Parts: sequence; structure tokens; C-alpha cells
Amino acid sequence: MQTLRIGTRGSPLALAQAHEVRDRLMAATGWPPEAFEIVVIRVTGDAVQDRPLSQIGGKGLFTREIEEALLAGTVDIAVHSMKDMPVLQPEGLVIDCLLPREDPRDAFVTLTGHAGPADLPEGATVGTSSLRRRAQLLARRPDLTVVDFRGNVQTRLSKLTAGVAEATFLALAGLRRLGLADRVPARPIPPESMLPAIAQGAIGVERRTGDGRTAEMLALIHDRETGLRLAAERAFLAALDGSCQTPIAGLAELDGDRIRLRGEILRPDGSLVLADDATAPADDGADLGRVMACRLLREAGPRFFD
Ligand SMILES: NCc1[nH]cc(CCC(=O)O)c1CC(=O)O
Repeated sequence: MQTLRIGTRGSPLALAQAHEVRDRLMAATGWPPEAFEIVVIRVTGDAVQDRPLSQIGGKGLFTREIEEALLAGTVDIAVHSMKDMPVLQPEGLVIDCLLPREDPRDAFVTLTGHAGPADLPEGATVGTSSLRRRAQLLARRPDLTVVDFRGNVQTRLSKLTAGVAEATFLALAGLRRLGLADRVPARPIPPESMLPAIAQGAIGVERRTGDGRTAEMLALIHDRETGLRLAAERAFLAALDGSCQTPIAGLAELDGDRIRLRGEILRPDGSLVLADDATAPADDGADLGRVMACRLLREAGPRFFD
């Protein structure tokens, strides 16, 4: 019997995503469950819990070991949150399969009953380890205090219970995939108030470039609309040379045969936000992203990110 080995991180969210890919492939191929094996791979980003990720640095903290397993042939495909993926894959690997995107919005999570960041009392404390969310929050509410907040959903909620912070942010997509969206006091934040991270809510499947058999199978579950949206967002990110050190946000949406891209770059302390909003024919998203990035970089000047 043919089998397909699916590489993934071991976090509850990563496992849920790997199962979603498995289920879609099962439905598309008619293969039985035994034909798929989910292989958990330990990555650096999960192993280090005591330091902010921005201090460990380097790209691919959540992906390196998984990509090594793909290249070594230990697994056949790897499932990723596209938000965590560098814009370029290593030689020999490609991501050309995307699942239909979940809701890309961030959620405001609090036990205090406040509806959103704008309602928080003067000087309140908010937990997040995301440079983007920190900068976006401080841009609107410079009076707030931001503390570093890592760990999975349960860990973050227990920190709220313990009073470490009054509120935090989570990607709505993660909550939905974990089946927690209705069990956690979370409210979606409109993109106008907090533009999401590039590719937030999208799951991608990576494979070896030369593996034609796997390519054919993955083509069965690829979502074209998500592909067009991510082409625009990731071209924007690539042209900004974004790393996880740089607060960047962006969201592309299809409207008929047009694609709309909203993009934003911020100073880390939120003291300056440069934003743009433009449309193009749906197939020209990558050009739209590149042009928008150039425009924002020109506006920003050389010292913007200092
Ligand atoms: N940075 C970690 C990460 N990577 C993907 C998601 C959520 C799911 C997604 O965006 O697809 C999260 C958690 C979060 O930001 O709350």
C-alpha cells in the first residue's frame, strides 16, 4: 500500500492543522486513514520557552527541523501556518498547496468584559509577544503597558486569570481550529483597527520540488483564492525584506476579478504608522505587493525601523 508521511510540529494547533490536511487528502484521494502517517517533529521554537522569540533570532525557528526531515525523505509533506513561514523556501522545497483560508483577523481576548483595546482603562497592561501587535496597539494607545506573553492558548488564558495582564491577542483562526472560539472570551478585531499578519489564517503544505506524485495529490486540495491572496501578501513581505523583527501587517482580499491589498509598516514603539490600500487585477497581486512595498519604503526613508 502507498503511504504518505505528514510532518508537523507537536503543538495542539499544529496537530489540528495536520489532521485537517490529512482529512482533505483522504476525501480527495479516497485513500483509507492507514495510508497517512502523522509524524511529529520537535523544533527549536517550541523547545525554547523561557526567552522572547525575538531574542533567539534567526529565521525558520518553527520550520528548520521539519524542512530537514522533508529533504532527508523522512516525511513526504509538511504542514505549516503560512504566517510563520519565510517567503523563500530552501533549495529543493516548494509550497504550492494552500488550504482555504480561515478568518485572518486577530481576536481581542480578555476576562474583564472590555470589548476591544480602545475600551481598556488608562495604563492597562496587555500581553503579547508579537512585535506587530505591540506596535499597532501602542500606535492607538500609547498609555498602555505591553508585557511579553508566550505559550499556547491555555497558558495565555491562565496568565490572564493570574492577572499578569488584562488582555491579550490571538489569531481567530487558531482559536477556531482548536474549537475554542466559543469557549474563550474573544472578540474579532476589524482589520481597520488591527491589520493582521501576512498570511494569518492560511495553512500551507510543503513538499520536495521533484516529487511529482505528491504534487499531483496536493493539487487536488489547493485553494486558488488563498493562493492569489497570499501571492500578494508574501510579495509585499518579501519586498520589505521582512523578518520577525519588523512590524509589518498586510491583508489581501478578492473582489470579483480584482484583488485589494492593504499594507502597513510600523515603528516598533508605534510612534509612526505608514499604510497603503490599493487594488489590481486578481492575477497581478504579486506586482501589487511589490509596488506597495516600494512606495512605503520610499515614504519611510532609511531610518524608519531604527
Ligand atoms: N505566531 C504563532 C502562530 N502562528 C499561527 C498562529 C495562528 C493561526 C494562523 O494564523 O494561521 C499563531 C498563534 C497566534 O498568533 O495567535
